Amino acid sequence: MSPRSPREISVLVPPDLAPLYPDDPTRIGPYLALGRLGQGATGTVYAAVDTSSTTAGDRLVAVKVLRSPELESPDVYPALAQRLRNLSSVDPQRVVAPLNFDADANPPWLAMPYLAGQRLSHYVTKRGGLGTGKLVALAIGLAEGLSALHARGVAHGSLRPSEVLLESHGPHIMECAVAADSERLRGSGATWLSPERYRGGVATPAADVFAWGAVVAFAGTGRLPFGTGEPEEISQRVASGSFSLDGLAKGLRPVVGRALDPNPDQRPSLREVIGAVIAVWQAENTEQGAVPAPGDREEIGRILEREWHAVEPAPRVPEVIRLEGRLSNHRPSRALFLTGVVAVAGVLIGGGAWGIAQVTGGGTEAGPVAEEVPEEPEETASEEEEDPRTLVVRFDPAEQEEPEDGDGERVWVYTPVTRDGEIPRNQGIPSHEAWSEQWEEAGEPGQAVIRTDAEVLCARFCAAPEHVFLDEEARGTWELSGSDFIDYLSWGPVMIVEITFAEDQEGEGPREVVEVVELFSD
Ligand SMILES: Nc1ncnc2c1ncn2[C@@H]1O[C@H](COP(=O)(O)OP(=O)(O)OP(=O)(O)O)[C@@H](O)[C@H]1O
Repeated sequence: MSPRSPREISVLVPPDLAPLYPDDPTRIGPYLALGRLGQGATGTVYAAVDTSSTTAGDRLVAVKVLRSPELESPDVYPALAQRLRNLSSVDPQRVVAPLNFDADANPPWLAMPYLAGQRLSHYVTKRGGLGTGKLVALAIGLAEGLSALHARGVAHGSLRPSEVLLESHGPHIMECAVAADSERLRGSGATWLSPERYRGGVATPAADVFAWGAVVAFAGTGRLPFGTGEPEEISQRVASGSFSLDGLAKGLRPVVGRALDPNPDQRPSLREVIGAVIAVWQAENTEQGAVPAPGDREEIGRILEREWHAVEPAPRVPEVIRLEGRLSNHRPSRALFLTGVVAVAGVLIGGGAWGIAQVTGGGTEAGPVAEEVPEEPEETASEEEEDPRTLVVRFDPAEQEEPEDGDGERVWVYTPVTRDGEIPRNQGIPSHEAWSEQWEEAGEPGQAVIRTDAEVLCARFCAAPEHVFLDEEARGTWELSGSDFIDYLSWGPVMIVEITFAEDQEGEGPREVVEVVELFSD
């Protein structure tokens, strides 16, 4: 039943993912770069695929290739490696911690979870200061994140509103792999730099507390606490403690004011900050005679749960990536990538066709690991015949057999398909015809049972939840259950989906499907 077609996997990508530049790496360590998420002062961040992940939703990672003035001297590399090691062990609840890194690669890189949030800087600039509840949640979330960093011996050193990502479950502090040199931050970042940092001091927990105060003041008022002007003027106001907290929620003013003290010794510890913010919230929210507050951690969780009204994550759309050659589900991806057996074909859905095309075109590789890895051995017949765990298939309601009466599980007929040709690179969302014409059969029909609790990611065919507006330009991806999908299979349109079979199936009978990702519907 296994088709001898190229291995294809799907990955959910942001619809507006920017293409790779011609000189960009196409492989970064074990990851396959798809497009650019952006460029910062310490490197370029790429959207990349972790092919070892078995769920489409988790396959997308953000990989940052580090390039910054701080890394010009070879002497700094041991410290970079140590910092990355420390960061990797930070509690990732509120901090974007590396999943993987290679500090010895040239250039070094780190991979992190892809986060589809909004930057605090954008959010406040567009919508003004946050309301008190959300501001308290932000203040406590950031303090918790900094605390997690400090617990692992890492001072962030460059916290500012653009380093804070608002996600559906709370704020996240962006990665800080390179300990920023204060000289680099002075220009645009004077507001967030404590006086001692501005004078050239190293990153410290007390300087992070200062930055916390400045970020919370900005988030609460929509204004810069030390006013506007040239960096030099701002830094003078910082050094003399001339800030304005007008408009900030009254309860927060004392702790934010103390955090902005020019003297690091006078600033509160994060523990005090957390205690003070919890007290502000409790004063507003705890009824007379209520049970005393539980420990900080639980209370922080409660505040975020109550006050953090989800910042809607940006939608993502599925793309299919074709990997020539066999790719197993454990992690041989490093060898696979480095021996050049990977070729990536076009994109089906969303505006990222050029990203994949760049990958296919071959680019440079970040990291010197290629030579170290031996050629992948030729596939043996038995390996090739092994059933893949994921398949791209077509479900056609017209081909389904009527269910027999009785309680047996319904069996669904599918046909493995592969793409024939590439979508025209029109830099936009491809037309319906362009999608529909590209599929051809790639194997014998098969039968599967779809588990009612299967995870189903839909982009188009399923009815949108009420808050999701769907049209050709604004596609969304959301989750349904296997039961909902089964319902669509009975009467819906022809669908092309990636299915993932169960690993833990017991007994005989058709294979069970545990994940479905929609790629196309007619
Ligand atoms: N984990 C991630 N998930 C999704 N997008 C990310 C992730 N990390 C960074 N990005 C995106 O990549 C871009 C560059 O990020 P980066 O953190 O390098 O920028 P920066 O904060 O301006 O610079 P730096 O931290 O180097 O001073 C940003 O637009 C950001 O949205």
